[in-house]
Amino acid sequence: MAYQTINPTTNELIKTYPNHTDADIETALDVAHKLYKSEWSKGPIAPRLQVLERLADLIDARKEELARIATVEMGKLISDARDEVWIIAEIARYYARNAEKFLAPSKIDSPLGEAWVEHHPIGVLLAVEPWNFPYYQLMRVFAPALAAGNPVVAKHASIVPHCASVFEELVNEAGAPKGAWKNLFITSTQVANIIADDRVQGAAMTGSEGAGSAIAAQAGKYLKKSTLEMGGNDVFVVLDDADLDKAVEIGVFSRLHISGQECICAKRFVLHEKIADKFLQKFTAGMAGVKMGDPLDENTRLGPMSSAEAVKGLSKQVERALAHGATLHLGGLAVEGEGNFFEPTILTHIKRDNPAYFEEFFGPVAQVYVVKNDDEAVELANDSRYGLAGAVFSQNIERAKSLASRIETGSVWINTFASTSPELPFGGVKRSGYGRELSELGIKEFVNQKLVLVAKS
Ligand SMILES: NC(=O)C1=CN([C@@H]2O[C@H](COP(=O)(O)OP(=O)(O)OC[C@H]3O[C@@H](n4cnc5c(N)ncnc54)[C@H](OP(=O)(O)O)[C@@H]3O)[C@@H](O)[C@H]2O)C=CC1
Ligand SMILES: CCCCCC(=O)O
Repeated sequence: MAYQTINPTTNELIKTYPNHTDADIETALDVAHKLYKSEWSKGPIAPRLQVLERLADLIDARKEELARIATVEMGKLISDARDEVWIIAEIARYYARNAEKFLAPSKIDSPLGEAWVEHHPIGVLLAVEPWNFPYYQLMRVFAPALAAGNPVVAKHASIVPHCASVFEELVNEAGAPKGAWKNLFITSTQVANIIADDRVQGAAMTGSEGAGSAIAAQAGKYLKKSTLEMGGNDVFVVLDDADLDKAVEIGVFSRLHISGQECICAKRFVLHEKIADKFLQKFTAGMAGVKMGDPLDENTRLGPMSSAEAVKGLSKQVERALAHGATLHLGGLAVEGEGNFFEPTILTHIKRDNPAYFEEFFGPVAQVYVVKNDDEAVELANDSRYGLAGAVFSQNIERAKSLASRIETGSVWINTFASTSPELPFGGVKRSGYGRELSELGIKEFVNQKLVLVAKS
């Protein structure tokens, strides 16, 4: 797999990056493992947290440059790219200011004696990350790992090598020692070999089910801890007492965020029958009215998809859905000409025997379903092999909370779109993966939570 920067707005090949060799990998693992064995990893946390503070400041200082690199490399709106640069600095600061508290020994009342749990690093981790949030996906692994003392070797997606390179540059400039974070332009086979290496103790992966399954299988074979964040087919439930205009505005934003290439964006719109027609009318107007174009233009609201392959895959998915009886309510086609653009699309009347019913559309394609009541909404939400996130709109908060508790996902957001913040755990269930990133939960995924007990004398 070649590591290349291809501008998805123009399809221009900007740069090809050389792959790393097996010898490069050996060096990276040797340096990282020696760092893990050093005082840096096992000693006081303060020096590691100072690196995170400096990293956040460096990111702030280069915000516009970093945002532009992401937009040119994977096509997200420049405003979304700025948001991403902002949040990775916030993640770094969050762990810089909270990790010591999270990792402090926690006492346990025991009749056997004085007991407590200590939190120790476990060793070198592997991160395998996707292109849709090219900095955020890296920082979500790096910040807690650095705070805990776990060095990381990282394989980023092959279409965002510039983002991968500049992230490593920032980490080094922030004063992280060699081995704390090493980006590797490598193949899937080399990833498998790294997981098998005795110096590697865990793997964090975000991406597709296929890749996640391969990585989890290899990690399982070698008894390494892993966390997976994979696809989602999140519901956007609009109940009959929802604020419709608010739900429409947020629904259009969520479905089209990152050109629909976000695992937690709204994908299955589940509408109470009493408001379905009215919502669909407004939603259709909203989707049809967005300005599609150059993601560097501040007025653009829908940019290109990440690659020509992604557009081809989405086109085939829509064709298959229609061939199995879905109704094309809006859009449905790739935009002819330069760049990887796909029309805002709405599919309705998707029956359960249509493959689309169970599929995630990783692009600007909304599926619309109509239900009679709350129970049907929950039943449809849970009739999925995924379980990442979801949203519920109702002006009766107790009613919305009841649905939220019954929906089988890693998170449910009431009267807003699913998103992320450093203090909130991120992850899912079923085929959306396992484990949590961010928050106090995230930093404890790859630490040895060690019990120490002093027997009563
Ligand atoms: N949860 C999330 O945030 C995301 C989920 N996805 C899901 O993935 C689907 C496809 O997106 P895509 O980018 O192709 O996702 P992939 O899973 O193919 O890519 C994610 C990362 O995994 C790597 N990878 C792929 N296959 C393997 C393998 N067998 N062993 C080791 N590493 C591997 C990729 O490398 P390389 O780039 O070199 O192939 C990339 O670094 C989307 O439709 C969506 O469902 C995608 C992006 C984000
Ligand atoms: C908002 C951040 C989301 C990152 C993972 C995803 O695509 O859902």
